[in-house]
Amino acid sequence: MKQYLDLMQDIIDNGTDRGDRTGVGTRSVFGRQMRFDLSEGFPLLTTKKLYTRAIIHELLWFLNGDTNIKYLQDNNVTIWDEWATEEGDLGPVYGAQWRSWACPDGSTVDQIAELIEQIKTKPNSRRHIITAWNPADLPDETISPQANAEQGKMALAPCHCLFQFYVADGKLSCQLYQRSADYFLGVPFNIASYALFTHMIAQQCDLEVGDFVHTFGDVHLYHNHLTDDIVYEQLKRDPGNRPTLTIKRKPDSIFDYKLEDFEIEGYEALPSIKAPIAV
Ligand SMILES: Nc1nc(=O)c2c([nH]1)NC[C@@H]1CN(c3ccc(C(=O)N[C@@H](CCC(=O)O)C(=O)O)cc3)CN21
Ligand SMILES: O=c1ccn([C@H]2C[C@H](O)[C@@H](COP(=O)(O)O)O2)c(=O)[nH]1
Repeated sequence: MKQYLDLMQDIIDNGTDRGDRTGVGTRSVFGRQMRFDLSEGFPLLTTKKLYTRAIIHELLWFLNGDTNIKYLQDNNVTIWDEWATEEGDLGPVYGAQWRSWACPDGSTVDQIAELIEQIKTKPNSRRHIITAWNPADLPDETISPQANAEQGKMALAPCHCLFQFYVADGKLSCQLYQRSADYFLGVPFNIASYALFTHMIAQQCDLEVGDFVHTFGDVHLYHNHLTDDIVYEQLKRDPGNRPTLTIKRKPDSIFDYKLEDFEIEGYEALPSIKAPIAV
């Protein structure tokens, strides 16, 4: 994952210091891209240990169409706690947009089910797209995430907001457009999550995995991560070998995967690095 460290250095060297919604402040650059050939191993950061259980549960939770953190909390995953209401609601975030995008006539679109069907029946299509960016449901930035959720809006605007699949030579590739990226905390999760999702869809469609292309809008390092024991500690570390992902059975559909179906082997990571999250 040398690419990950190279972009981190790029942000430090070429970024602009600016304010942001959270009040923490960031150094950021605009418009960057990384590419991971998924046949060369699973792109899990080795220069700090990642909590893969949280990444897998979060993806399964999105795929269930769930937008309440109860499922995550029941599985000891706390990454969405800061944004939820007391009842655990986040409003119509990813799960709702992916599985039940609301249409003007009152019906809903299951973008994931349609995607799988289209990849299977029309692999050459240039329309294999999922979008979470639904302007009707975006939050009002002047009120809190919880107040937005209570009013039926998203607690947080989607960061990984649009992705597209491409089939060629029996291989499935995925490109994500991430409009806003917390490079130290969020991005390692986002890379692993989309790589995992690409493996699952490839399995369901009887394809091999191709590339994961990660395209960024505003990619930033929060100022409180630019310290000797966080970002600069990570930059001192040497990347190790990529682990491998095995999916132990083929579930009946994209909606039937369980945590136990995934095995990550050969993950030898350096110790985790704790960092504060900007809310
Ligand atoms: N500022 C910010 N960055 C994000 O990455 C982010 C948000 N907000 N809001 C919504 C979600 C929540 N995500 C998160 C939230 C927390 C961690 C985090 O704290 N990760 C730690 C430990 C995780 C754990 O052990 O529970 C890490 O070291 O990776 C990661 C992603 C990604 N998103
Ligand atoms: O999957 C995610 C979700 C969120 N983020 C980061 C990107 C930003 O630092 C914040 C969101 O703040 P906005 O003001 O809405 O851009 O969360 C991420 O990196 N990955």
